[in-house]
Amino acid sequence: MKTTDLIAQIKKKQSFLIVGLDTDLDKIPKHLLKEEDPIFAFNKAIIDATQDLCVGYKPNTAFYEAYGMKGWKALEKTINYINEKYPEQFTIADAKRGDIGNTSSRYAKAFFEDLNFDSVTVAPYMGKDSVEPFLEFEEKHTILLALTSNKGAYDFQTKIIDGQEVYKHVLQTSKSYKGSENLMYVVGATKAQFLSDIRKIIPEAFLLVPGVGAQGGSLRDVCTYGMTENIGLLINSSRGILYNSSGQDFAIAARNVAQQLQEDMQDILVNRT
Ligand SMILES: O=c1ccn([C@@H]2O[C@H](COP(=O)(O)O)[C@@H](O)[C@H]2O)c(=O)[nH]1
Repeated sequence: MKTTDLIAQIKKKQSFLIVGLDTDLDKIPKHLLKEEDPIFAFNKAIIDATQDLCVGYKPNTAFYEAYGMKGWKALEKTINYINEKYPEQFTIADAKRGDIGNTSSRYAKAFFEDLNFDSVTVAPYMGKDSVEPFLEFEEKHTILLALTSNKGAYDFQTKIIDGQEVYKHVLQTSKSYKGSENLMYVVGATKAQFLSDIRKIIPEAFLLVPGVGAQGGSLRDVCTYGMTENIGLLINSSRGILYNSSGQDFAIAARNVAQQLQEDMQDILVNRT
């Protein structure tokens, strides 16, 4: 997907919400467990109930890999369903990959060509040759972990090396990578206070922002410090949307939370200066 199409969708829907499809068989309504593919049945209902309120979906591959072949099949059915029925949706494989170049090129092929995701999350730790194979794909986006939402982010990401925090090195150095126009970055909603500094280094790039909902990050703080002229933010919520009812009304309950987030986003967009 072209970034211009993503921006157009955000403006049309007045939403920059990404629904996280972290589908856990221990958490989905029990009546779905008798379906042939409970994970896909749950995802399909959530997608149909929220697609007009969000601009994308982010399955975290861990929730599929945990169930082996069945899980991988459910992931494939989910991405195919979105691409066929709602092709305007921006899709993110939250897989946090990255390896020596030869191996990264296989990861890129798996997510961009075989599964046909629009984007994949990548860990920057192994450097340039581990990231550039992902950046070769046209109209595909590589979402580099910059400053993550968890407490462990302070173990390494904020440590100062050569006078600058490690996450700033990630932002600065990655701008010189071949194909860097295809980069986006992960910044956790719980790290909103860092966003002004982040925008000094990457004023325009889109940020994937997880951590609103179950992790307690503030949508308004993220928007105050991280929003750009073209919005530049994709706010993800997974558990906060998915698991609000264990009854037959689970998809309606998910829609209600997604709708509240969309209305908050619309309010922010309408009132921004
Ligand atoms: O810094 C990061 C990077 C990725 N994630 C992922 O996003 C979702 C968040 O789920 P919630 O249920 O809304 O907390 C999940 O897939 C994480 O693995 C993140 O939280 N922080």
